[in-house]
Amino acid sequence: MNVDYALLTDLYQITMAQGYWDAGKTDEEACFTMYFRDYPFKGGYAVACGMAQLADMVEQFRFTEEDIAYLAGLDAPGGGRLFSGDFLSYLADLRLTVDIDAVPEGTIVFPHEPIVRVTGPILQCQLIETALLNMVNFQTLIATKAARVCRAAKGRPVAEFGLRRAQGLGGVWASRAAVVGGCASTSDVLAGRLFDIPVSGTHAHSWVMSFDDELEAFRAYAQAFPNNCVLLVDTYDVERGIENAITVGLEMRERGERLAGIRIDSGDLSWLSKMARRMLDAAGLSDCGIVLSNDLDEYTIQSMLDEGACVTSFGVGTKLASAYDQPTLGGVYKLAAVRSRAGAPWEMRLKISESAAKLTTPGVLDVRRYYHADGRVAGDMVFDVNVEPDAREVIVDPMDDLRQKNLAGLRFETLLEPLARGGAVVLAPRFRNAMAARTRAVAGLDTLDETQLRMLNPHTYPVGLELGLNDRRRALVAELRGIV
Ligand SMILES: Nc1ncnc2c1ncn2[C@@H]1O[C@H](COP(=O)(O)OP(=O)(O)OP(=O)(O)O)[C@@H](O)[C@H]1O
Ligand SMILES: O=P(O)(O)OC[C@H]1O[C@H](OP(=O)(O)OP(=O)(O)O)[C@H](O)[C@@H]1O
Ligand SMILES: O=C(O)c1cccnc1
Repeated sequence: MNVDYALLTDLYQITMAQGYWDAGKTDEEACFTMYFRDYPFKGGYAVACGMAQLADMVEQFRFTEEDIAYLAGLDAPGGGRLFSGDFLSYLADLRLTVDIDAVPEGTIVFPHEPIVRVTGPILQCQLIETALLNMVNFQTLIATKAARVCRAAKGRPVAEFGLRRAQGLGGVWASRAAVVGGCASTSDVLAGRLFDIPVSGTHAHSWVMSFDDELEAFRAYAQAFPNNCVLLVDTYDVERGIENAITVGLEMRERGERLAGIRIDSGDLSWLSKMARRMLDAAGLSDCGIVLSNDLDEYTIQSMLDEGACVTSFGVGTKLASAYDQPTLGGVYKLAAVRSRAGAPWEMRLKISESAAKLTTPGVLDVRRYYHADGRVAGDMVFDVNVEPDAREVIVDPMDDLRQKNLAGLRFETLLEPLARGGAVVLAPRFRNAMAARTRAVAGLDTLDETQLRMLNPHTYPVGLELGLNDRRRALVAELRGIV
């Protein structure tokens, strides 16, 4: 999707950019880390998403003539223009040269570990901060919600139906993220075309209401879509609706066609689904599926399946596309190291906070994910790519030094993959493809323990700092606090 990414930012990023430029800091380099601090939805994991759009941004980022004219017209509150002509000429010619490393979409991620790392001229790192956070925060949140919903559905396909209730055009990216998180399809046609993801759908109550009677409406729909016929049975009375659907299903069978399913969208869905199953089976339509929808989320789906609901698939809209019970992931983008120019040694940077959770981690960071012999994840080590990790392979909880875990001898993989080098996207196609990301998410969830996957009070997954990194961070805190 084409977007004016250069202006998709907060004004202060551009004013800081002019400040860096005026101060002669244009070529000074920085390393920023993006991470989040708390598990979304009080769950035990998150599904990373948003990196494909990040790659789009890197490819499309430039200040157009119109952008420059707009910026040139902005007044400073104290009088005069906000931006200088020289700086705007610099912006007009600016092309990104940053390096970006990120976990592939669909990777299972946890609080306090880098998901994206941006390295390069500080001015550029700053200019892309807002859009990067916007993409990764939102899409990771929706992919995570989708994973929770799909997990509750226990393998039954979930179709994403949320565009109408999503937060504006963000809904298009929400549809993609929902598929990355595990949905089988979306009703969102634009997302289907843009992202090459499956689309699916049934029909609305208006279809039935537009005819004089329900049976006539069902017959007309079956006529129009003999190969894609799911009938919505709850416009007037569910039991009568099922009877009418059965009539049409039997007529379709006579013609060598098949009624694919019925959809129930109101009332006590599990009770009605059991009634529907009995009626369909008794009529010999045991191959007719049952789709349930209406304000569903992971909790209602789990409860209905616990009750023995007879359901083939779910349609989930509002609560998925709007991440109903948590409006944002809260991911941050923090300066972690600086150097005077490319190739010079990095100096660590850290933001002090009274709260341990808000103390940042300095360095050029990556993550090692360690696995038990049976394939289950054991713990994640945040380390500095420029310093050999301590051979003991112990991780230290960034919030509590006393909590440590020894990962020595376990197999590990490194999580961040190159996304851009020198401003050019180098992300392999398999890392930009939504369906490949979906496969990665499903496989990643399989490596988690039941205790991390459950909805109520899941275990906290061990994410810790490499021993040397922890020591350097402590020393820097002491130095900044004037203790040494
Ligand atoms: N068996 C069930 N267990 C738990 N929740 C359910 C069950 N069946 C339905 N629900 C939920 O209960 C709510 C019922 O919605 P509501 O009270 O608006 O009734 P409705 O029949 O859907 O009305 P409308 O026809 O206006 O859509 C929905 O949020 C639905 O997801
Ligand atoms: O409930 P959701 O999870 O958001 O799923 C999407 C909903 O959108 C449609 O109806 P809509 O709500 O537009 O109208 P209706 O329920 O009055 O038919 C559909 O019938 C679902 O109920
Ligand atoms: O195709 C459907 O059944 C559908 C699509 C969007 C919203 N509600 C239902």
